[in-house]
Amino acid sequence: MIMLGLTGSIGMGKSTVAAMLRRAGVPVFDADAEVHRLQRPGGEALTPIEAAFPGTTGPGGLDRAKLGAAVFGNAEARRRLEAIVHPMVRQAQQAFLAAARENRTAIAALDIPLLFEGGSHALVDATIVVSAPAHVQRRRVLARAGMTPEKFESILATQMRDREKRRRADFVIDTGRSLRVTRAEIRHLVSCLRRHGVRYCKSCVRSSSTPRRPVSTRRTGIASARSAASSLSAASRRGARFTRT
Ligand SMILES: CC(C)(COP(=O)(O)OP(=O)(O)OC[C@H]1O[C@@H](n2cnc3c(N)ncnc32)[C@H](O)[C@@H]1O)[C@@H](O)C(=O)NCCC(=O)NCCS
Ligand SMILES: Nc1ncnc2c1ncn2[C@@H]1O[C@H](COP(=O)(O)OP(=O)(O)OP(=O)(O)O)[C@@H](O)[C@H]1O
Repeated sequence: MIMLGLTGSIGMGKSTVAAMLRRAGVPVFDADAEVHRLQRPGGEALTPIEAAFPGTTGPGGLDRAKLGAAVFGNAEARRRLEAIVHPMVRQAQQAFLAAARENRTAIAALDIPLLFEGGSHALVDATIVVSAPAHVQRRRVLARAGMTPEKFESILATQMRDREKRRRADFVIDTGRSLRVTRAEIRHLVSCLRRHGVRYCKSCVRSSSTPRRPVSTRRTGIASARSAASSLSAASRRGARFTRT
């Protein structure tokens, strides 16, 4: 089984690309969704969270805004919360991987916001980083209900820089372009991995002649005007090309 690690900073498009991977037949473990599940009314994380952060839970489950205000911007508090939640997430992740192996899944993916920060990149065969220009990221995140510039900045400050994530990535997916282009790029990547395996696809990236332009202007190996069907066959003819920064 090929195991992929999908990551990217806030608002870069992890969930959107995860949905594209699923549509391409790749089961995806969503760490953020698991966190939310653990924090729902009746969720396993609520009791230890209430003990560590009194007044942040109630009959409706977790007061996300209150806990967020307590931990984003306070590294010690954030680490205390992570020490409660992350082991539970890892357990669910193990169960997902065991099921994927049992089902003889060819490719599976872990969507983990803190993939590099938490060391889970060591578990996977290849890492995918979703990335868009900073102004696009900011616009997307500030459009969310309940988000403020201060909260955005404090979350961003807790995460590894986008530039560093891109540097570490095996595959960089530029989500600053249209959904259609990104979808085609994901299909190419999955198709390359299915046909040729991880080593070949990684070596395609390394040998790519795609110019390494800034994220905002570079083309990431998929011609935007091409239809998904024809780009797929073109990709299999020449081997898909993806950028690595
Ligand atoms: C503090 C909480 C309750 C705030 O909830 P809220 O609904 O306001 O934010 P949400 O969960 O949607 O996350 C917003 C953004 O922050 C990122 N984020 C969440 N936790 C962290 C963290 N510990 N470090 C860095 N980024 C984080 C998310 O990936 C997302 O990009 C929640 O984020 C939480 O429980 N975080 C701890 C668990 C965690 O580490 N999750 C991320 C990796 S599994
Ligand atoms: N080419 C693209 N690829 C991915 N997302 C895109 C693209 N173009 C626009 N978007 C939009 O950007 C937003 C990305 O949000 P998404 O929830 O996927 O990010 P995320 O990285 O999972 O965020 P978070 O870190 O907060 O969980 C979505 O509203 C999506 O529709």
